[in-house]
Amino acid sequence: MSTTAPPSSPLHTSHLLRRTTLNRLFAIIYAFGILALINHHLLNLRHSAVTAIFLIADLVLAFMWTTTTSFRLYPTDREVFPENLNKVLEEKDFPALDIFICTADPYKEPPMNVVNTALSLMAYDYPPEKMSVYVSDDGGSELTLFAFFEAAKFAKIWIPFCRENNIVDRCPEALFRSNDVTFSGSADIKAKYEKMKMKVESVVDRGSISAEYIANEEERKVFEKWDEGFTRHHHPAVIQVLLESEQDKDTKGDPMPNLIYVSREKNKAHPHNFKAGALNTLLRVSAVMTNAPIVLTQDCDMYSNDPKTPRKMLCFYADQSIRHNLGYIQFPQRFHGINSADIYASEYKRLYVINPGGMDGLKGPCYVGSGCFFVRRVFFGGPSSPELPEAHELWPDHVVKMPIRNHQVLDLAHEVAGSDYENNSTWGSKMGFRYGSLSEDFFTGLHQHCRGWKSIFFHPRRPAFLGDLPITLYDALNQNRRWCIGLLEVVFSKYNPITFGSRFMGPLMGLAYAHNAFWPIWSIPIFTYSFVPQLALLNRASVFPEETNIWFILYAFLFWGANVQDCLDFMLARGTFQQWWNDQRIWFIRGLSSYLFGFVEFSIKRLGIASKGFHVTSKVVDNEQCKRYNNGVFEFGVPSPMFVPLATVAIVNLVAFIFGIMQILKGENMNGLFGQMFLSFFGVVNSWPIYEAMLWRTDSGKMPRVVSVISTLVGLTLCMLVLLVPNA
Ligand SMILES: O=c1ccn([C@@H]2O[C@H](COP(=O)(O)OP(=O)(O)O[C@H]3O[C@H](CO)[C@@H](O)[C@H](O)[C@H]3O)[C@@H](O)[C@H]2O)c(=O)[nH]1
Ligand SMILES: [Mn+2]
Repeated sequence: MSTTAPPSSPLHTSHLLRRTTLNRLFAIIYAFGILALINHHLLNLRHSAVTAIFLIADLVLAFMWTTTTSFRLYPTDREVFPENLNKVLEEKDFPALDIFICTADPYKEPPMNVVNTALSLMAYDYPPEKMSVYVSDDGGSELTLFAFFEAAKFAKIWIPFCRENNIVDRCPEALFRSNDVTFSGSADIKAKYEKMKMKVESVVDRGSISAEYIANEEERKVFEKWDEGFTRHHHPAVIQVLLESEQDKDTKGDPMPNLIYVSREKNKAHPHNFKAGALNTLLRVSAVMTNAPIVLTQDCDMYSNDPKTPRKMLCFYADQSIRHNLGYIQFPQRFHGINSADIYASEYKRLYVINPGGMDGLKGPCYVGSGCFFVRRVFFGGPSSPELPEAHELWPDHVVKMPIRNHQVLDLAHEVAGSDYENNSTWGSKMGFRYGSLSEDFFTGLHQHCRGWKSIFFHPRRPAFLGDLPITLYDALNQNRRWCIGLLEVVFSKYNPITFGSRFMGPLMGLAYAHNAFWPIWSIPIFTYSFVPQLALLNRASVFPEETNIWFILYAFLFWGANVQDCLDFMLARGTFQQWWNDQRIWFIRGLSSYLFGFVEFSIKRLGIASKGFHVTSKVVDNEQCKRYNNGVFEFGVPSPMFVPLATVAIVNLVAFIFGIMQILKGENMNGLFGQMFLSFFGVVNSWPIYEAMLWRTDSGKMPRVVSVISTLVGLTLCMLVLLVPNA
């Protein structure tokens, strides 16, 4: 490989965003505001107990504000110039690429979707003989394997079809959905696709593969492994080479990428460590078979939306001047099928787009689990302190000389996919993806940064990948809750981003990681500001300074300053005002539900009481739910305890607001209560979908009666208590 590109034809450039200076100035001013407020609270602490509550809530807000500031001091944007690649690298010298796709459950993650993801990646605009796609099936399902036997055959016509017609949507489902199928031979290929889809779906529906669908002896032999004793939690390793580049050609005679199905051995006696365990198995199996220097990790629902992505990635990888400590290149997770208002803020614009851009100006973004190209070496110690695995075949610089179907290779691959292979090893602690957190992605990236690696964030205009998203509030909150548990596991580990992280990555990176890790503590200010001012209003007790007081202006500045800046950040990242509005609402909703419940579940887990583990998000959609989602209607439906605080807050805010209005109508003196009136009003507007769901909706996505009853009782009791007890 040759050296750095000449400056006249760079491979990539980066620059700080124009708002950087303003951000920094504003940060200084705002910091003084916060200090003044905290000081004010401390001075008033003697006079009232309520002040203590607000002091705690505001300290949390101040801490979280400090962490967000770390994203605002060096916000960076990048550009790449793949057209200049040929000046430094010939195609024949492109590095090999191992692509990992994880799936875990054929019923929550339909095999046809996994196949679509695989096809879109196999059809990358990249030398096929340099690509290997490994599918990890933690569901241990013959249905998924069956789907991949079919996919391997279909790929032989799909890849040349995409290449010849220069198709950009290389995920079949996405291409056919877009109705943009006027290419030569598209009707024929669509028919073949539909045929395969029907076949696979009928097999999945039946739950078994009938003999007539088994094409040959080889297939029959593999499926025999699914005997009586085979369950998803207890079974031998199944590794099946579906396509081998050196042997299999597409219909035009060009080589195919390698395609390998891997279901690691499962045994109840050994922990399998969920997705991180699956990825570590793939790291080893791929090392034995192809050992590419670059590894792309991909969730099964995240298909490729741009065949040029690996070339864009190469623009960074091929730059020798940044190579020595470049650990990974992260593309943002983007999603398809979001409703225009993005009611659940499923886009996670801050998490996936804005904040990583801010970290990119520091040591680089967090790893977010999918759409990330790793340099294989990053899994084996720091840039200058390598950690060598037990077998030399697993070393990142080991060159594989044997074909992947070779017996010796396959035997070793089965061995490294064994359930007890990791016993007494440093896999999951020093090597590979990290264990010990349900947010294995966050933990892994943190660990790599602490070891001295850097990462790069690249956010192309056309999304590199598009994924599915939860379309019910329950699913969305559950996903968020699982993340919270995982994040708290990091906070309470040795790798706390503040105490440990800042030492090894610098204070700003420490704060940036802390921003995510400490998500669950948002609950404290959110609960405080959703209940306390409103209940105090019912008691006619003023908790904020009077409107004519200078301190009131400080409050107003802190409130509006934070919200306006947040909204601007959001809209400058190509969001709309309405999406921002929904985003701030979901922030409240998470604070009242998933953040809190995540914390509770984490604590229970810590006490040694069983926990659910990694609860895979369902990617199957119900038609009615889908319709409501597309119309922007909130989906409650399940009687989840997570909805109780939400509905309770809705009730309390409504009561407080009505009470306030009545006071005004009666001509009572409302001095000093204006702020509280405003917050109740804000609460009511935010709770609108909840009132709808509780009061007049009749569809099956409405608030379950039991939740409505409990919340109304709790809410009204709280209100009565403060109303009845004077100056409570
Ligand atoms: O035991 C398991 C559990 C999950 N998975 C796979 O992990 C991926 C993510 O699971 P999903 O249920 O879709 O979780 P999400 O919350 O949507 O995923 C986000 O959060 C995860 C961490 O909690 C990250 O791993 C993901 O990359 C990130 O997209 C999927 O491909 C699963 O098949 C496994 O392979 N084995
Ligand atoms: Mn997912």
